[in-house]
Amino acid sequence: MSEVQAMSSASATTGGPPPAVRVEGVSKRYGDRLAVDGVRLEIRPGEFFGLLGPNGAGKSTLIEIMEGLRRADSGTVALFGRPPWPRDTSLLPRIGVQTQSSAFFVRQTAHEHLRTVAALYGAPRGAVDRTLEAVGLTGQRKVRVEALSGGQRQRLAIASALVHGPELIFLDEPTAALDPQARRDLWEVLRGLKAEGRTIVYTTHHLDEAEALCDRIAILVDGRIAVTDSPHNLVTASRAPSRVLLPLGLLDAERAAAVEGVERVDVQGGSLVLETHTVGQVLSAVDRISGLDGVQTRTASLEDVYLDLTSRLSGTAAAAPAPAETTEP
Ligand SMILES: Nc1ncnc2c1ncn2[C@@H]1O[C@H](COP(=O)(O)OP(=O)(O)OP(=O)(O)O)[C@@H](O)[C@H]1O
Repeated sequence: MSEVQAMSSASATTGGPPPAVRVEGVSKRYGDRLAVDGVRLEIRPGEFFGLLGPNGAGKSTLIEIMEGLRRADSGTVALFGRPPWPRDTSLLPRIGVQTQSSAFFVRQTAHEHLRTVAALYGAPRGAVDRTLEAVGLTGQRKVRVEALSGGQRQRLAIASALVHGPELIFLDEPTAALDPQARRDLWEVLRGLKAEGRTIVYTTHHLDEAEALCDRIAILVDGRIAVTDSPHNLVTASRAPSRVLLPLGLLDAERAAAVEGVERVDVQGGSLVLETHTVGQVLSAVDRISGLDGVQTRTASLEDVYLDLTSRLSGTAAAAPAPAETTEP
């Protein structure tokens, strides 16, 4: 038996620490609509886990079931080995929750609101100022919640999920209303939380964000998990083509289309774009014909993988085989 096999058998027998989140066969129906369909997943402590999928795929329903805010029709959820439903007060200090419809004390200022939330959890007073600073709301600390902009309220909702220093943080589209700078600032806050060993469960429609932040992602389509893996593995294993971008005029479209390995030619944003699965071969051919001055390459991104997968699977869930779990990172 190899050392690795020996270690994994040992951990299987001793059990090890429970996962931060374990979801087993969870389903949820709203009338005729099966919003979550037999989902199974495990999130390790310290992992940054992204839940992606088209509008209506079931992400919020699933995350609310994980948070213990919504009851599943069937299946089980455990956070650090304990079910969040019915409400387990011993879990509450360990988890932070930001939902798409977070509630506020609207007549209070941002600082008062966060102080109230902090007091509910017994968080130290200094945590309020620190958290307002982390989400970029120090300048709005005296502004009443009802007078904050949409993006500022969203930052306050995120602060409310973080102020008590939870080990497990659920964020449901936290960057939806944020401007580009605030979005990047939040990335830094989240990277800091991950570096402290906290577990983050995250839904987003920003694929660049998932690629930049998440250790692993699950893509949900019609209530089922279509795939779970690291963004890197998903992109590497994808069938999505890479692109070779030529400055317009370097090669005409007809000639480019005839190059061996080129599958599609298009003009986009001032470039002639050649789609291919054999970049090296196409680059050599272009080099021989016209040289490579100004030529750029773009490998497939997580967005390409996502669009390919969701367009193939959307609306086919009823006929689809059991959801695939891909390789672990
Ligand atoms: N309270 C509810 N009552 C009835 N149907 C609901 C309810 N909440 C969600 N649904 C339906 O369940 C499905 C999944 O919705 P859910 O909000 O979980 O998806 P989502 O992936 O979070 O979507 P989005 O990206 O738009 O936020 C949708 O068809 C939605 O219309």
